Amino acid sequence: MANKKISPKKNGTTKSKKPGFKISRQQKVVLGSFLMLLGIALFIAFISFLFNWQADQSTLNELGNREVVAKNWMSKFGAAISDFFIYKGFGISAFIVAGLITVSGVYLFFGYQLKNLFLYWFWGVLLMLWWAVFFGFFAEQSGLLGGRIGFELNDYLQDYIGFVGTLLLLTFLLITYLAIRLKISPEMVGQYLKNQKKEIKTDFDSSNPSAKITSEEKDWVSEAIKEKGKIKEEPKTKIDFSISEEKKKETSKSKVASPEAEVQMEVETPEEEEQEIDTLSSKLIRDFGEFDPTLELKNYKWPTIDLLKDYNINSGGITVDQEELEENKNKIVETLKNYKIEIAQIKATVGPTVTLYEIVPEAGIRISKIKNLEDDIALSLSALGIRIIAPIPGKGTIGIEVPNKNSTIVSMRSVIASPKFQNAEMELPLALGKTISNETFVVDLAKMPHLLMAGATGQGKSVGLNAILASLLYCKHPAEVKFVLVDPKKVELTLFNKIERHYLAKLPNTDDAIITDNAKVINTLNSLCIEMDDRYNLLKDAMVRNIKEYNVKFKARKLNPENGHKFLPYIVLVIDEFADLIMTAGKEVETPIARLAQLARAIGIHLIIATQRPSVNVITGIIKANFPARIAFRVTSKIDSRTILDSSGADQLIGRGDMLFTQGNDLIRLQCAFVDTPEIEKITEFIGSQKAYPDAHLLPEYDGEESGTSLDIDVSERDKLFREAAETIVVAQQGSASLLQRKLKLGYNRAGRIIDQLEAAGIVGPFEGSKARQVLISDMVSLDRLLNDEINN
Ligand SMILES: Nc1ncnc2c1ncn2[C@@H]1O[C@H](COP(=O)(O)OP(=O)(O)OP(=O)(O)O)[C@@H](O)[C@H]1O
Repeated sequence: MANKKISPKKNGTTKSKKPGFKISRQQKVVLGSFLMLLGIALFIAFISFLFNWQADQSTLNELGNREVVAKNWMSKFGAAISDFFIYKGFGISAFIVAGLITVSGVYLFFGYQLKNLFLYWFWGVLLMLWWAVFFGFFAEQSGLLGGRIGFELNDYLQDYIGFVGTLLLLTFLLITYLAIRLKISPEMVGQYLKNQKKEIKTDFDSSNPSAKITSEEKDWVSEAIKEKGKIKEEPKTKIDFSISEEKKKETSKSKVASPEAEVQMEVETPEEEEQEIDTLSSKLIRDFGEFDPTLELKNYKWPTIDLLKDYNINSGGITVDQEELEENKNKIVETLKNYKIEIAQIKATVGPTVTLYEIVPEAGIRISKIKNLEDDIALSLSALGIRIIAPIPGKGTIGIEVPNKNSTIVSMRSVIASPKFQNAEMELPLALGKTISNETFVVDLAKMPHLLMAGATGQGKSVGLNAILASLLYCKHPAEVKFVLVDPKKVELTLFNKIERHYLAKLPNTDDAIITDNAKVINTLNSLCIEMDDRYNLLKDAMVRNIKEYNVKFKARKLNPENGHKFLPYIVLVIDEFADLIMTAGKEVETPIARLAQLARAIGIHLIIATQRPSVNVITGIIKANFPARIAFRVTSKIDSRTILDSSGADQLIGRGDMLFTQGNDLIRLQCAFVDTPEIEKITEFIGSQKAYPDAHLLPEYDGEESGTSLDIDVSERDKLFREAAETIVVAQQGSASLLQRKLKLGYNRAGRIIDQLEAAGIVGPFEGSKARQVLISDMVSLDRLLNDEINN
């Protein structure tokens, strides 16, 4: 059952592959063969019906009786279907139906263009009706020839246009068919009759040489005889229309012999070239079907829903405590009354963690007055996390959110299984959790297009990230999405290592796909920038505006892989602990992130950034401007809330997955879906145990500037601050990059580079893991000597 719920999602992924009704090549083969065989069965049944129809009449009433045997070669099925089509239908012209079904089968089976098939059906049905009426007209008595339809139609026509009218109508329809369908013109008929007449004559003449012939007829005679190679042609004044062999090459030639010069001239009138309506792409599609990016892992199985735990199995969903509701209501009404605010109406909506009390104040009450009472209401309800929304956007009411005494966990299972997620027609659907009215909340990451998450420690960020990743794992094939995971904490995302060869992307020549070292993040970000530029070039080449259109075009085989085109998976970059990254690498990460955030939306690279510390030096203006979609878990101060959401509110949340989501306009309070580590482990194990790609998805190579860790760094290439750095290190007797960063106000990368140069110069020792490097020069005098010696050399 649970599995079944998931399967529509797989279709959901194809749903986005619309437009239009399309059947695959394999389906065409199956349907085609079925129709061919059905056509043949009908032929057999119809032929046999012609001989056995009288004998089988009685069996028709007893189709259910197994004792009764039909004589038709296709037994009772044959007798019944033939009776339906021939006797009750169109008479013997019903054979056309069998023919049309067989032809349809052939078209589908061999993958011919279906356009012609529609013509066959159109003209076939018309012809069938014509024959039915024709037989109804001329052989009214025989039900077998015209069928009941033929008889009735003929009867009807005769009642309205009479005997002659029907005859004329039949003639007209026949002419129409011949002229339009068979393209027969009166000239062609005339010419044909003429030729026939002459042929007869020639035969007659050659068998009777004494017969008198006219000069014109002579020509035809000699022509005919010449063709038989019996006599040599006499030169004559004539125009010789000989149909040459080249006719086979679609070229008609005529030889003109001029009377005087007797030089033969060949006039060549090339026929219209056949139009190649079949483009290369449609040919490829006909032969191989649409490109299927999932083909390499075609047996890939999506994780099943039972890998996720149902947390509410005992409680059976949200439980409403009537007493609690009543109590809260009374307290709100009383508190407001104390401030002389009368309430006209109050309504409660119970959510998983919070209940929303919507109040309609009496006329004339100022909204700001209620807003200012936030703390007083919180005090009287003796509850944390009260939030007042005044007014609720789109409604003429004021909302007071009060946390429930017993909150309900929103399980990942319930949101994944919800129809909203299963039927979501989105590129990258994320099932974030449930709203205050207990509705599953699903958003499209592709539309966001980047997401910023912040919240104090322990408030549910990591769970939120896992929920996001799980949503994508539940709906996207490994060919469709790739993750780049940055996890400086080294523990949060390690579980995803198991799906490295399915879903992760990494730099070439690196061991781990999950990046835990901040220095490597810079390379990865720059590599993503290269990927972005490459993708833009591909899009430009394909003349499309975004990745969706590009992939549609690629699947339709309109882009040649030999020109570098390939199916482009979405890339989702997830950075946990962004604050840590900014602190250590500064501008060097901010610039590529800002670049990606500004430009990457169209080419399918989406960023999800999570941070504990939402201070302004972490979430800088440039980053904020490019991340309109934000999630705030509980933060400790109003200022932090403002930094993330540009408004307060996040400080009043109650934690444990209680969050506010904004996409630029309204704030939506959600309870984040809860997915525990063992569940993630099960999902990744389920995926990881299946057949995978040979390697993780490889990002373009990026030659980072700090890749020069080799020790033979040229003296002339030393950093400008090299000497100053050396002095700082020697004075402090501490060989660490972070010291240089602090003292000389450098970025992580530059400080690292200088340390490498210091190592090359023999000032500090080699890298020793987490410990600071050893300083090999003990004082400034020795340092001066060393550096001066270098210059003199
Ligand atoms: N959506 C949720 N529903 C219920 N409980 C939750 C939810 N999210 C988090 N919790 C609870 O809060 C705890 C801490 O969550 P989580 O590890 O995600 O915090 P965090 O913000 O990532 O903390 P840190 O920044 O220190 O890593 C979880 O172990 C869990 O018990």
